Amino acid sequence: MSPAAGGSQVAPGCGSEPLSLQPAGGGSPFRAGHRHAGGLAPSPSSAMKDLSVEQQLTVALRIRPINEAELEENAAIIGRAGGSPGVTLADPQGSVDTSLRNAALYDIIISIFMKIYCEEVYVSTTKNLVEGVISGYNTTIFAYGPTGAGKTYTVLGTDCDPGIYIRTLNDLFKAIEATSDNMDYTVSMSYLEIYNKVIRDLLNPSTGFLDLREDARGSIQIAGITEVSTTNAQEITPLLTKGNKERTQEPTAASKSSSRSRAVLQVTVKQKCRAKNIKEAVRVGKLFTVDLAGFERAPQTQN
Ligand SMILES: Nc1ncnc2c1ncn2[C@@H]1O[C@H](COP(=O)(O)OP(=O)(O)OP(=O)(O)O)[C@@H](O)[C@H]1O
Repeated sequence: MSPAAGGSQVAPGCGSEPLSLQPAGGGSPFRAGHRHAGGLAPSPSSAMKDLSVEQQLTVALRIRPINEAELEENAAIIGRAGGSPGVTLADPQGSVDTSLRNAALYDIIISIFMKIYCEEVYVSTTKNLVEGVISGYNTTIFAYGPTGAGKTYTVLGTDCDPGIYIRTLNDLFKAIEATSDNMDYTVSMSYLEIYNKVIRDLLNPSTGFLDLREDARGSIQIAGITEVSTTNAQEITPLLTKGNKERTQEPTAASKSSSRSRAVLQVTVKQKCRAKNIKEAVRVGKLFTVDLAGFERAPQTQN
């Protein structure tokens, strides 16, 4: 079976016939969800009104193209499109063996076999969450899948085709600009990794391991984490690329440069209405994007 790619939440998979983008009401992996951050109740935006209880968690599957090494090993793509939308994993030899078949359902399937740009992944899974964040909702997007599936590729992207991190920040700043006549915003971000139960600051790794502390209001804070205030996504790009290189990597039998940590980008948006007669608290929305460590069977990675 060839591995596949990660996203919001993007999960592993593979297939043998082109699957088109299929929104639907299904079941499992690329997860994205909203939760109100507490405090002042946000006024539901049009995006949020559409967010029914069932849609609070969306699972999408992104399948990356087969790579050269896999081709050399005569790896076969065994995932096939099937139903609702779903993916069926078939016997690569084509023989009928029902014990090798396994079907999974997803909310969205992002295909595959042809080049699919991160933009398409972003638009179909994450773009509609941005409005909620500036209305005071918390949102989490996480990428999971086996090593080499394309989790980091999906969140970080490339210079020519930025991933979810940068595209989300771009849209966040556009949405802020559109309402900045009435509102004051501050946006800050931190980027950390969790590896072997310890936290490291990817924007300033020299600070060593960071502690979790509870503040006076009972919220859990990471003591000493770097918080960068920002006004545009462009200045963040080099920080994320540099921070990503600081991640703990370990060669495994499955990948020479496997990320063994979870990387978490946290973007905090504080919003305050300028109108003098409105006695409002500050609204705070947080966006977490999590690039999980590769999960795979231990015999495959041999570590
Ligand atoms: N959709 C894609 N199109 C083209 N290349 C891809 C795609 N997804 C991943 N790749 C390539 O596959 C390789 C592995 O991708 P990536 O590092 O993102 O995997 P990963 O799931 O984060 O792995 P790990 O868990 O080991 O860190 C990289 O060389 C990446 O450029």
